[in-house]
Amino acid sequence: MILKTEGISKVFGKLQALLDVDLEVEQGEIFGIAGPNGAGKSTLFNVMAGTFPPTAGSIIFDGRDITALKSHQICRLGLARTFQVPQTFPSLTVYDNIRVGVTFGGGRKRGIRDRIARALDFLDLNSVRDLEASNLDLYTTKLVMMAACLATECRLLMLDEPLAGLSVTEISDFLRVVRHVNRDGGTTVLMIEHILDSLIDISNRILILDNGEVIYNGDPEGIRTDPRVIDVYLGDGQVVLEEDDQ
Ligand SMILES: Nc1ncnc2c1ncn2[C@@H]1O[C@H](COP(=O)(O)OP(=O)(O)OP(=O)(O)O)[C@@H](O)[C@H]1O
Repeated sequence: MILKTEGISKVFGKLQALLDVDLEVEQGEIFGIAGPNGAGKSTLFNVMAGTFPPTAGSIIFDGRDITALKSHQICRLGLARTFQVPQTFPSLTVYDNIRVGVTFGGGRKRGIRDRIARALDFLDLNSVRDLEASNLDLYTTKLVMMAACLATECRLLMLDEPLAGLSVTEISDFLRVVRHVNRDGGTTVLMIEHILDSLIDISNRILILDNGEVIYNGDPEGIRTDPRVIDVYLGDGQVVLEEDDQ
């Protein structure tokens, strides 16, 4: 097991954003997280990545308790994340954006040129290496964000709604890249995603949050028929699985 949370709760003022969340991510798998808006998915990511500490509970990464560590310390241990809205410095090149992304907040500088070169190669981004980020489309911007994570040599990659805003073709291309990172790169992937068909397709296991609580944790296909999941997503007997048709 590479990541484990035990009894994670997070309170913002009077709002219980997470309540007693347990999850276990196995080395080498793709683990999906879904749930309606406001369910607590990003909060869970933020807690696991050290953006802020949980109110209660603990997080174990690779056998080590990281609950009280800061995000740059966690990143150095091998856990990297992307954000829902990809953010680049528009006037910097792809290469420099990745370099800034890797070193921001105290990331390891040693061997950085080689690590960036390997990440660009691995994601087939050499042709855009010297382009300014302002010239990139959303799909390529998302790949660049992923390359910045891979250049940290992370062993766990956390993707926060990576398919948002992509066309159907781009979604299938992006999923192919995620599989490549997972299978060929040996990187464990934890992925929040609203597009359930895609998440079912790519994940080994899926956890569903609702109102900060785990309502499902297990086999991806099982979410199609699980009464609590159906209730949360639709309430009339089946889970609607929509593809983005942009
Ligand atoms: N820093 C914060 N301060 C106060 N409340 C917050 C903070 N971050 C999140 N929340 C609240 O916690 C709840 C869970 O939010 P969160 O962003 O984790 O949900 P989510 O499942 O990621 O939703 P979405 O799918 O819309 O991104 C929401 O009610 C949100 O308003």
